[in-house]
Parts: sequence; structure tokens; C-alpha cells
Amino acid sequence: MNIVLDLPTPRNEKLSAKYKRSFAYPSMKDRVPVILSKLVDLLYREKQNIINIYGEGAEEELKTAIGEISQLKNHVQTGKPFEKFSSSDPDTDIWNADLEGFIKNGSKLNYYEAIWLFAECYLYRKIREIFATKSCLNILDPFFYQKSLLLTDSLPAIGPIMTHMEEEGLLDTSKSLSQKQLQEELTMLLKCTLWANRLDLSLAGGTVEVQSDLLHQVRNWDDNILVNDLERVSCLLVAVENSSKIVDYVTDNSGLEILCDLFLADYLVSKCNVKQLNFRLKPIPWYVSDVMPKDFYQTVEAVRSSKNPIYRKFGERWQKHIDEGIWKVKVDLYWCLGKPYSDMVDSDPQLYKELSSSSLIIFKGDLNYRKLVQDINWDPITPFSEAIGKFHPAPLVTLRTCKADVICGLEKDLAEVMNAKYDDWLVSGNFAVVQFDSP
Ligand SMILES: O=P(O)(O)OC[C@H]1O[C@](O)(CO)[C@@H](O)[C@@H]1O
Repeated sequence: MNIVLDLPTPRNEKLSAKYKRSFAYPSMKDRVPVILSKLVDLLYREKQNIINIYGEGAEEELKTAIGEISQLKNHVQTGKPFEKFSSSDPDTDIWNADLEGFIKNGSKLNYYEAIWLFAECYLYRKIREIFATKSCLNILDPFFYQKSLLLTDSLPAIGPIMTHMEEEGLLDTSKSLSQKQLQEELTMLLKCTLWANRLDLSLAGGTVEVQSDLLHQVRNWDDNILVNDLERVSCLLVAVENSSKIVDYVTDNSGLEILCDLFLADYLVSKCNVKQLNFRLKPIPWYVSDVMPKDFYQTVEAVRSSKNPIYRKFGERWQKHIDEGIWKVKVDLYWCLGKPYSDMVDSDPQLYKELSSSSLIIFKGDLNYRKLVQDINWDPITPFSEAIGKFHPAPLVTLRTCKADVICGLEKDLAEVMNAKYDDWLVSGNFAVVQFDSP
């Protein structure tokens, strides 16, 4: 393809699949087509189930949708130009204005020459468009089957976490823990949800194997946390001065990751004086495994309706947090746009203002990290607070396993040491960063 340059991403440039020696290129060229082919296979396989749920009219629509997904795959592989959206989804005008903006700037808009962040988000919005323009299948989440399977496979892995929490009385409000224990247990839960982010269906091309016994494994992985602000975060969360904290939790993947998010969220409201915890979920099917409201409720229900009494106990607690409004589910369009978070203050001042009331915003995962640091190939020693540009609504932390070649805030020479030891340290998911910023 002659739109590709045999170069790595230049320093301080936004990542793009036009740089052949960057992760964006193989990701777009090899990984995305696999995701789309899997999706086609799955929709074929689930055809009868889909017709049973969505009615006879769904048959013809499904055939069309499958054809459109195959065409989308061809458009990715051949670098076809981006097109405007026409469905009546609430984000259509925003997407079209963004496409227009890039065109006015003279940017080339296709899967290789566009900036990677925008191109990838555009791809998932395109998948949504295929269903948004159908009448029977309008609300079908094409990744539903993969997410459900991931949930089923993940449930056994959380047993040890629940047993530990139960045995240590971590959620028992009548049992008081020392500040030290409070902080240690919090750190352990933060680490569980951090490393649970290693799994995601988009990185794995649609299928993953769930790690069992995360609780014991995380204890051995501290050396793989390349920037570790966990202590700053846990100090802020256990601080007694603020007894009515609000936490905003910008989630990432379904399955083990959201389950670990729920343990942490439970601990925060039970032991850390968090009075309100807002789960910020995705409004549309996103990056295969991202959590939408229905996935969130399905997860709580799966735990609540388990045959195992300890699971049921946790599930009941979680349902109670929801019923009492201590846990709130919030869905904002911004999470599924192709914009970095630095733009939020200008493009969605309302959401920025809402987030400003937070005592801590927790960002999960790699894509949120890329959006935070504007998907720029920073000099790795660039401070995190500088890389996030104009995004400083409240104290925030990013819990991210490294799955894309963008990083900042490293100590001097660390990137060189890592490069000398590992080819793939930025993209393998074997290393992580926990980075904190406060306005
Ligand atoms: O679920 P996460 O951690 O946001 O990861 C999303 C994945 O998609 C990517 O954005 C690229 O496809 C990677 O950066 C990452 O592998």
C-alpha cells in the first residue's frame, strides 16, 4: 500500500497506521480484519437465536448487516476514505462535524493516513452504524455473544478474591481496620483491577483465556509496574478528612476486569467514605469487550444468581448499592467519540464540569490512557500532567496495562533499559503504569 511510510512514529507526532514501524500499522492491517471476520462468523452462527429474539424481519437485515461488515473489512484492507454517518444516533452530528473538521484541515481520512485514535474509533462507530440503520436489529450489540462468554469464563476466577474479602472482613462495616490495613487491602484491589486489564477481546482478536487466581499473581508483578503512583491514590482514598467522597469510574472491559472493578467499587463505598460512585459506561458497542449498561447489569445478575452462596452474597450487596443509588450508572457520548480527553473542556463542557466534582476519577485501560495522553508519541520522560494537556477536571488516576506504543512519565533512561531487554514491552500487556495527576 503506497500510503504507508517505512518509518516509526516521529517523536511528538500522533500515532497513525501510516507509520509501518509502529504498532498502529499491524494492528490496523492484521488485527482489525480478524476482529471483523470473527464477528461475521459469530453472527452467522447465532443467526437463529437473533431471529428468535428480534423477529422474522431480522433475517433479511442480518444478511445485509453481515454483507456490510464484510465490506467494512475490505474498506479497512484497501484504505478506503471515511464517509459521513447518516443514522439517527445522538452522536451522528458530532462525528460528521469531526470528519468535516479533519477534511478542512487538509487531513487525509482513511484507515492508514488518519490518526490512529480517530481511525479506530471511527471503525467501531461504523460497526454501530450498520445496526443503527436497521429497524429490527437497531439495538443489537454484535459483540454480545463474545462478552457473555467472557463473563461465564471469568466467574470462577473471582472465587479467591471473594474468599479473601470475606475472611478479612473487608466489607463488614462493623469491623474497623487500621489505616495501614485499609490502605494495603485497597492497593491489592487496585492491582487486581489493573492487571485484569491485560485481557481484552480487541487485543486478542476476539478470544482470550482468563487468568485464574489473579489475587495471588498480582503480588508478584509489582516490578512490572513502570510508574507506580498507587500509594498516592490509596492515601487520597483512605483520607479521613473527606468523609463524603465522589468517585467517577471510567470503565473498560467486560468479564474479569469489570468484576474486579466491582470489588474495588464495593470496598470504596464500604470502607473509604465514598458516598457516590459513578460508573461511566459506553453508550454503544465498543472495542469488542467494553462495558455497556446492559453488560454491567448482566454481570451483577450473574454473580447474584450464582449457585454458590458467597457469590450470591456479593451479588446482593452490589444490587443494593445500585438500588440505593450509591452506585450510579452513567452513559456519556464522549467516551465513544474519536477525541482525546484534552478536548473535553471545549467540546463537552457539561461532562467536564460534572467530572470536576469528583474526588477521584479512575480511568481503566489502554484506550482511556491513549485518549488521556492524546495518543502522541511523547518523549517517555514527559511528565504525565503535561501529556494530558487541558484535561485537569479533578484528581485522576490511570490504571493501564501497556498495549499500545505510547507512554510518558517514565524515569530517565527507563525506556532505553526496557528497549534493550524487551522488543514488545509497550504492547504486550505484561507491563503497566499507574499514573496520578491532581489539578
Ligand atoms: O481494552 P483496552 O485496554 O482499552 O485496550 C484496547 C486495545 O485496543 C487498542 O486501543 C488498539 O487496538 C490497544 O491500544 C489496546 O490493545
